[in-house]
Amino acid sequence: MTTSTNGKFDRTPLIAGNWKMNMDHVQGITLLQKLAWTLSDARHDYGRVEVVVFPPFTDLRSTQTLVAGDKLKVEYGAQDLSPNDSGAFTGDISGQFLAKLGCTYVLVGHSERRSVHGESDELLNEKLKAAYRHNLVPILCVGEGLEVRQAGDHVPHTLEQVRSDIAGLDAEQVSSLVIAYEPIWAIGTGEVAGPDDAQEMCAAIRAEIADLYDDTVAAKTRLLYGGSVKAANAASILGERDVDGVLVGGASLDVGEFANIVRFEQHLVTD
Ligand SMILES: O=C[C@H](O)COP(=O)(O)O
Repeated sequence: MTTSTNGKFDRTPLIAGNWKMNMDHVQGITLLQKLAWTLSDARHDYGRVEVVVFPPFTDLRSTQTLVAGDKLKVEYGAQDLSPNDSGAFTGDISGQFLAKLGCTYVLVGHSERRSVHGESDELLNEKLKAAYRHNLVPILCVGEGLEVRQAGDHVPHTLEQVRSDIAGLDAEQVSSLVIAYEPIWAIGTGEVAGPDDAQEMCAAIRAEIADLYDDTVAAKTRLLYGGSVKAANAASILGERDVDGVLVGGASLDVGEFANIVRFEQHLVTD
């Protein structure tokens, strides 16, 4: 599929909604149904802009039933997975189970997993490998905190995360990988990194992948921005050359707002 965003790349824009620990399965189904209706009314072309939601684990079976029953084109994924496939890992969720629930994607290394749950780059590397074992497409989240940003070390810091997390993945895996740059200081704070900041980091990540693999791989890996994305700022961020999508938290819980982010092309300024 060819992106229509800037006509330069063969990467389909991806708009992802991370519900975090919000929406029980009844609320989640209502939200998803309304989103699908809203996008259907707007004649949204899912081949042109891909739409994915990340409900809590407990919503996934209901999500699967709704998506299959109503033949929805919205995709869904999980917010985390275990590095292990089965066994005595109380509370963990196997990628095998997520695949069985029809998940396409899985988030790996969200900053809230890294900070609240202390997940290390070594663990995240194992989680990425687990995702690929079960044909799940990982969305790897990376990004710096405020102190690192203020010290001007955001680029080397984030590239080090990328290098550590993807170590040992092959070119085919990295070609399908999605990486979300989410500066921690912009998550849920209303502080959005500017389009230039998003472009700077996405360009640096793409260059790093080209160095580690090659230009062909780097041209395929999709790079997202996340952090206080709203309908009002999505188009300018998504207009940047190396930004292929957005990972949306709070605004994904508001159907109208999220649908307007999905329909960002309506707000793009064309030359
Ligand atoms: O996963 C989403 C990010 O954490 C961004 O969240 P936010 O849009 O509420 O800032």
